[in-house]
Amino acid sequence: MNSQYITKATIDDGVSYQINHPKFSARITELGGQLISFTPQGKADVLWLSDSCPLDGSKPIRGGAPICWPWFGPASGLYAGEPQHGYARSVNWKLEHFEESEHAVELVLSPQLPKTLADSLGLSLKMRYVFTDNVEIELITKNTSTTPQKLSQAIHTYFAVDNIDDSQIIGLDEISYIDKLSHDRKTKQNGPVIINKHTDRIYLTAQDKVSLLNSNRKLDIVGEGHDSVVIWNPWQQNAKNMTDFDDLGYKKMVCVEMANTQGLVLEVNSCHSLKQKITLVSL
Ligand SMILES: O=P(O)(O)OC[C@H]1O[C@@H](O)[C@H](O)[C@@H](O)[C@@H]1O
Repeated sequence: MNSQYITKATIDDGVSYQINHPKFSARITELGGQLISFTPQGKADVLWLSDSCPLDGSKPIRGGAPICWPWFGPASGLYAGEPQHGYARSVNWKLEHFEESEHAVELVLSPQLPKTLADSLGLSLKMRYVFTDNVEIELITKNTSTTPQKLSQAIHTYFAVDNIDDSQIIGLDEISYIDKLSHDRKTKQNGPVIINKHTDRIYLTAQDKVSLLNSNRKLDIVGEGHDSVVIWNPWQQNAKNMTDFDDLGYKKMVCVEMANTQGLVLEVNSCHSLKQKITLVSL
């Protein structure tokens, strides 16, 4: 392709866009249009990727920033029985457009959903990545049908940490969350979020910024257009039970997801933008 920084290549049996830029390097897979690596120049990768997960398209990629769309969690209603977290992470995405300069690289991709499926959903989706020494991921959904459409979604980012025992998430103090592991009981957060067991929580907030601190770095995670922040770590036994999750991977990651889980409705012809911006702030 005619780019100074982007190359398209087959790596590990899957097609990826590799971006090598003076300010960062990044990799986006065709499967899921998924960012699986983002490394600001001279720093360690901000994202976690399971070594046990194939990248050949046989299953969604476990790591990086998968997209849950047009629903988050198990499918229900008309779509009962369809894949958990929707279709976006299981189809190939097409690179529609890119722009690049010595300061930044921007890419726009769209999922290649079968036409009958896209028509029945009544929604279209585009993703925009803007990279500099930070990365902004934007999901833009449009209602292409003639009736209002309900939607849920998440940017399901797996963040790398040196050691989960030394990590904490700040910015969610006093916020109510649904504990999915406790019959959806509503609880209020008290202080920073510490992960020391299986954790699966939906914080009911449009709070714009949370930070992930671990031994040697701080990441600011800024959202826009969300109504929830989801925190997930499968912990030891569940990691073992998942064939695509490294047994000890739970010590090296935590998912912090900007999401809409509370019944977002898109009016006819209108668009919704969900963003997650990730900035590495070294301590
Ligand atoms: O295994 P999956 O489908 O990628 O989902 C992983 C997790 O994703 C989280 O966002 C959900 O809250 C969890 O309930 C779920 O287990």
